[in-house]
Amino acid sequence: MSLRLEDLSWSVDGRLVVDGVDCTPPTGALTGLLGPNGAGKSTLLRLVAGVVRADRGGAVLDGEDLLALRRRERARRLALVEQEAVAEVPLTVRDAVLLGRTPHGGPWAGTSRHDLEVVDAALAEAGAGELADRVLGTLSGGERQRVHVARALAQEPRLLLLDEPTNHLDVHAQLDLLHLLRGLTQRGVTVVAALHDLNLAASSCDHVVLLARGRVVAAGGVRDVLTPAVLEPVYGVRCHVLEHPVTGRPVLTFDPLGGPGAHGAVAR
Ligand SMILES: Nc1ncnc2c1ncn2[C@@H]1O[C@H](COP(=O)(O)OP(=O)(O)OP(=O)(O)O)[C@@H](O)[C@H]1O
Repeated sequence: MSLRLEDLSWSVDGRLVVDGVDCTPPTGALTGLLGPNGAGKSTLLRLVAGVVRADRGGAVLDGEDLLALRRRERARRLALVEQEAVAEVPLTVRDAVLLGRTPHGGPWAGTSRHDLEVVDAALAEAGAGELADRVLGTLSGGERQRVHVARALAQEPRLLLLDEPTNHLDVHAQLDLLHLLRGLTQRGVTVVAALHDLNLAASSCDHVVLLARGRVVAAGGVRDVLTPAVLEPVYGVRCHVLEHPVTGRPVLTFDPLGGPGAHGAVAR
């Protein structure tokens, strides 16, 4: 049983933004979705979440075609934390996270004691417990990000998709979030996160999928994909791979194509 993306494709204005993506992020693992700006990472996550309707292809979770499910059924299986999600209504943090329980209630169901327990646990787990009574719109970017993660946790998804979840987070909060995501994988949740920070991916991910121009360029373990031969042509930079002195995981350094100290724009 796993997540399988099959030939997922989407185009706009005659341009293929996501172009026949096939990949299988492992179950109960943290997969980093990587690629340069405009590679199609956000769009791919939105396609899998059914926010954008794919022109072609499917996303199969544990044998079920996610895209064929009704929205509410899909929301019981997966949660998406979007980039820069903004609050348009003056909700408190607790109410915003409570929205994550909506797919689990019946049409006339009110808020149950269980819902409130799940919400409190999600807030605590996301490090947002102290924000519970604040108004969402008054939070800082990093605080808001934690609340969006808490809302996704309250959904109790089997598949968690996150678009640049470390945006706005300081280094401590980034590590906390990665720790949280890894904890979820140990409970069997499949997590796919679009990440720009290749070192964060190298230190935290079990699996990575590298996109460029809407296509999968490479997919596999961090040691197989995060190599100069793979990264340099995709990002147009020089890359060196070192070894972390404690974990033994790859640590990447980057230079302009002309080498350290070279000035000017990086060619793409
Ligand atoms: N609704 C849309 N209309 C027109 N172009 C779009 C639309 N959605 C996405 N695109 C284009 O598709 C390409 C991929 O966008 P997407 O946001 O998926 O990339 P990304 O890899 O997430 O980029 P970034 O790392 O910069 O966030 C971009 O060139 C973007 O401008």
